[in-house]
Amino acid sequence: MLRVAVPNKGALAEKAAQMLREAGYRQRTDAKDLVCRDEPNDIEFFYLRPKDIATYVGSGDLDVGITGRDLLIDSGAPAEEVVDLDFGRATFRFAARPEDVDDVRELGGHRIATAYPGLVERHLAVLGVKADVIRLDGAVENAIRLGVADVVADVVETGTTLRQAGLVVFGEPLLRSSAVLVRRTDAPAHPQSEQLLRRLHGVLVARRYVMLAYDVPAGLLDRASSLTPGIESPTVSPLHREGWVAVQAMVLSDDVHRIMDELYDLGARAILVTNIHACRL
Ligand SMILES: Nc1ncnc2c1ncn2[C@@H]1O[C@H](COP(=O)(O)OP(=O)(O)OP(=O)(O)O)[C@@H](O)[C@H]1O
Ligand SMILES: O=P(O)(O)OC[C@H]1O[C@H](OP(=O)(O)OP(=O)(O)O)[C@H](O)[C@@H]1O
Ligand SMILES: [Mg+2]
Repeated sequence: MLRVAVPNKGALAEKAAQMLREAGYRQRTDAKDLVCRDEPNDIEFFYLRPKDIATYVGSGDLDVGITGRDLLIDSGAPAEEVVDLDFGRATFRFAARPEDVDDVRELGGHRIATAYPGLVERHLAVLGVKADVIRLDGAVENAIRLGVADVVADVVETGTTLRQAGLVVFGEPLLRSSAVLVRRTDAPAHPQSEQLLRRLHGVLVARRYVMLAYDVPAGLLDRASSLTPGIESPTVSPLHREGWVAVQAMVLSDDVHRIMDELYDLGARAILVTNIHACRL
């Protein structure tokens, strides 16, 4: 039975569970449950603090897990990213009162408060900066107000928390993070883990693509196909109406309106878009 770590609360929890549900797995119905077995799929989910997930996976106690890229790097655990799950996007940044510090070259000798000391210390080593890293559990923005630190290094999504604390980011982001599936480095192949990966990939594709169908005069098929090449190639079927064909192809949902306009201008008609519920490519 595959053992999978899932965030039990916080920014990643609900979206991780939703993605697993879309991939056809059973998920807990009570937020207080810490384990959920899905017998038909031979898989068991353990709900854990996102910060601990890379540690459980790195030690081999759990086979795979969903956590943030920033938390994976912070842990230093022997685990690796398998796939970017395309949610929980955030940057990890330095911030301070602009009159105190506004450049990474000024970091040396300052006190940096963070809940991600592993990530920050590794980054400072790369920059060749010696600073005092102060380990806190959360609400690190308050450390400056309370005189405990001069700089914070923290997750920034909308920037609202920093703005409300009168802090301003500086330098390039240390990292661009998002939710990722992780497994132990050099983990042996496991059939259920390959299945999980294929299903999650199917969800990612189903979320990014739509199915486009249209009718077009056969003489315009080559030009229409170049607008909708699909993944392998578009499906083309004869129409009862002489000289016309029906075409079906997957297109990126971000592009679909531009493509529909171009197909219409070319002479295609009955252009229909449908959502993809699930897929295996
Ligand atoms: N707006 C956000 N705030 C915090 N974390 C976010 C946000 N958006 C995405 N994330 C990601 O979520 C993960 C952190 O999750 P979470 O906030 O649940 O953990 P935590 O801060 O360690 O836990 P807690 O705040 O409950 O003590 C990180 O990977 C982070 O990059
Ligand atoms: O840029 P924003 O959209 O404001 O989001 C980022 C903030 O949210 C997180 O805090 P969280 O709510 O997880 O509390 P914590 O500091 O206790 O972890 C993070 O640590 C930042 O403080
Ligand atoms: Mg948090």
